[in-house]
Amino acid sequence: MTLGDAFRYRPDGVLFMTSTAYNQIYGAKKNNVKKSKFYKSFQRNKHFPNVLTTTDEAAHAKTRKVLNSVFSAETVQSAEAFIIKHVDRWCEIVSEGSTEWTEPKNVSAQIDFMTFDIMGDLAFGVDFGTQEAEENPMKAIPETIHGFLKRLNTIGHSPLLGLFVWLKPLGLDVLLQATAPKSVKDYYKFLDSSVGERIKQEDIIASRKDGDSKDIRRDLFHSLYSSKDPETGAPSFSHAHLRSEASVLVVAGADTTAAAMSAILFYLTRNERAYKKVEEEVRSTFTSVDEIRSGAKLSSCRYLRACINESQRMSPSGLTEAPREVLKGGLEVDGTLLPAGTTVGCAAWALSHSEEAYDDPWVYRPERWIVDPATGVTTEDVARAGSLVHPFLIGPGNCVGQKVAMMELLIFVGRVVWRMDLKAGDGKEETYGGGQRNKGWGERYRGSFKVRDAYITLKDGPVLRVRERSL
Ligand code: HEM
Repeated sequence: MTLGDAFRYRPDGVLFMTSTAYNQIYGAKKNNVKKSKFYKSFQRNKHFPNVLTTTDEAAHAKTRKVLNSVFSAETVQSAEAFIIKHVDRWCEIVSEGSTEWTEPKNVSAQIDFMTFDIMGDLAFGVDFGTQEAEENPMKAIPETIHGFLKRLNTIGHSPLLGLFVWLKPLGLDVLLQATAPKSVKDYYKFLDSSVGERIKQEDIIASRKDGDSKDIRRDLFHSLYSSKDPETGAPSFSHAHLRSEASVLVVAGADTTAAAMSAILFYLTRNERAYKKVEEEVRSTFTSVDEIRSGAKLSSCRYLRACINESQRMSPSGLTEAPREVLKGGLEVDGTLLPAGTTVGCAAWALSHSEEAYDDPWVYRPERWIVDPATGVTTEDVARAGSLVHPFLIGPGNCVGQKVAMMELLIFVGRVVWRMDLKAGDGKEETYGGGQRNKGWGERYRGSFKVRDAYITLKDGPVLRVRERSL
């Protein structure tokens, strides 16, 4: 360990490196913390609150309750058809429909397009169509979101954060909106018109006297629109709030999942033994690609799940320290009482590379997630490994979309491995996206997929050669 179990990362903030601290900060419902003002920097303006950016605990709890019910088993299941549509399209585009090996290609941007298109379908009922080759202004959006969040993340970690957040409602928001790059303005315009259109359709269907609603898309947007306050029976969200919640789902759901998918493909194509095992598991479990959908068979693929866990351990897609602010009365973390106002958090990447918990943290070894007398991995080993890896966070602010995310990851890896053969590009391309010897600590290991924190997770690669499987 380089910096010890607790590290002061800003004058008023401490990061912790233990599983007890993790539970004390995020775990309990009443843990005397709230989201820090870092989150406020992401809010478009005061008229667009949403579950991710609000720092008001009561407002968060209220919205979160609604979102928990929006992400019901039924809604999650309704996401499947959209996920399959975009994953299959990704396979066709990347393999070029050929059983010959393609030239090496960096699949990173195409993965970004796919997850963005999935979220467009789920959150707005619109296929953004960014996977397709044609010119499309929406194609600039994933990159625009990355640039935008990179800037906000820097402000969020700077001494100017307090001033920035204070100035936002006093005119800074208006200025930021007016001086935003054209692509950001286009994106907002697009969001506003898509949501407006969708609200209109929902309003028409809701006002039908015969109650006929069979032509409605039963997706996340529909669930958000239809949710009602249990006490008053009124809609849970105003139109502005609806727009804000739908758009945060796109930001929260697209890049995280894309980073996870890129990481898995990197690790599988650089670790032949793991790749052969997962390929054997998927190809022997299913008799056709159409069977690869959520359900008992996919859940039975435990090596596939272990591959996902292991790549989330090595290259987490939730890299943020998820800063929380200690409330009046203080918070005891690992035996130290922290005063009100202290910013606290846990750094995901450092936790999952702990040499105390993982003897070989730089080695991609999915077996560490499976209890098996043959490999000597015990229940205690798996529990210890899991105690420091929480890709979706824990507690009241954890990821509300995690079931959708896991469905996306399982279907994506399952279908890709079933339909295609993959290998790393040759020479320099073999390690593209990985660490480099001449870099600093933590970035040197070539077998590790490099991820960067910009609140969302940034990545580049991997470079792959692919071909359609010959059946
Ligand atoms: C592999 C994919 C994903 C990972 C690793 C992930 C991880 C996370 C993490 C770590 C948080 C907490 C962030 C914080 O407090 O700062 C979070 C929150 C959130 N996630 Fe995800 N996420 C993923 C996919 C998704 C998807 C697909 C959706 C939507 C369909 C989604 C929606 C959200 C929302 C709305 C929140 C805010 C929850 C709250 O504040 O109560 N995420 N996610």
